[in-house]
Amino acid sequence: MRTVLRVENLEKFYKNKGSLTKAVNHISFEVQQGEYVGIMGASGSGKTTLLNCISTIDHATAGHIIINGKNVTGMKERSLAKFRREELGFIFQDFNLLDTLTGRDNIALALAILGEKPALIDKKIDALAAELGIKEIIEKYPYEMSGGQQQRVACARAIITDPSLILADEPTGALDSRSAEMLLNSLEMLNEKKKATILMVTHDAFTASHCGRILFLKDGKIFNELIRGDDTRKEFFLKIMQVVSLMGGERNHAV
Ligand SMILES: Nc1ncnc2c1ncn2[C@@H]1O[C@H](COP(=O)(O)OP(=O)(O)OP(=O)(O)O)[C@@H](O)[C@H]1O
Repeated sequence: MRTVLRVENLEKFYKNKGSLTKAVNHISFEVQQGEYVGIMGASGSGKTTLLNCISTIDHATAGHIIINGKNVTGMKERSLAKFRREELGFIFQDFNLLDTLTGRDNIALALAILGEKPALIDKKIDALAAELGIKEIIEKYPYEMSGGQQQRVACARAIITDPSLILADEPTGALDSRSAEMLLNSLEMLNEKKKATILMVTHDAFTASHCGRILFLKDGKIFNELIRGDDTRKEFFLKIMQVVSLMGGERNHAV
C-alpha cells in the first residue's frame, strides 16, 4: 500500500501574552491510500489545528507533513496554492459553495482551474452526479438546495479533480440526521468505489463509525487509536463510545 500522508513530529504552538498553547504537540501518524480515517477529540484538543496544518492553510511550528511524497512544510505560498488545487479536496462544515454559481459550475470550476478540456468537464460531472444522486439538483444555485444537497455537491467538487487526499472538517456538523446519513453514504461511496483517501474531523461518534480507523486527540497528542477491522458499523460505534466516555464524554448521536 502507498502512504498518502505522513505526519512526523508535528507541533503547532500559539504564543499569547506570555502563555503558550501546545495545540498540536508531537503528533506522528500515517494514512495509506484508500483509507478513511477519522480524527476525534474533545473541544480544544487540536483537531482543527491539525487538519489546518495538513491542509496547508496553517503553518506548523515544527515537524513535517508529507503528502503524496511532497514535503509541504517547506513549500512557499505560490507552490502551496498549486499543491492544494492538484492534490487536495476539501469538504467544510458550512459547505463553502460559491453562491453565484450553480452546483454544476461550482464543481466545474475546480476542473477548469486545472485546465481540463470543457467537453470533458460536463461528461465527468454528469457521471459523478449520477453516482452521488445529485443529477436533479446540480443546475440549481446553492440557496435553492437543502444543506444535505449542498454538502453532496461539495463532495463532488472535492473528488472531481481526483485528489490524493480529501480533508473533511465536521462535514455532518450542520446537517440533520437524515442528511448526515446520506452524506456519509456518499463519502463511503467515494472511499469504496473511487478509492478516495479521506481524513475527517468529527465530534460525532455515529459519523466516526463510518471510518476504518479513528485517531483520538487529547491535549494536542494522540491519546488512542481504534481500527474497525471486521466490526460492523454498530460494533465500531460502541467501541468509539467507550473511548469517548473514557476521554470525558462528548456530544452523541443515536445508532
Ligand atoms: N489562533 C489561535 N491562537 C491561540 N490559540 C489557538 C488558536 N487557534 C487554536 N488555539 C488553541 O489551540 C487549541 C486547539 O484548538 P483547535 O481549534 O485545534 O481544537 P479543536 O479540537 O478543533 O476544537 P473544536 O472541536 O472546539 O473545534 C485550543 O486550546 C485553542 O484555544
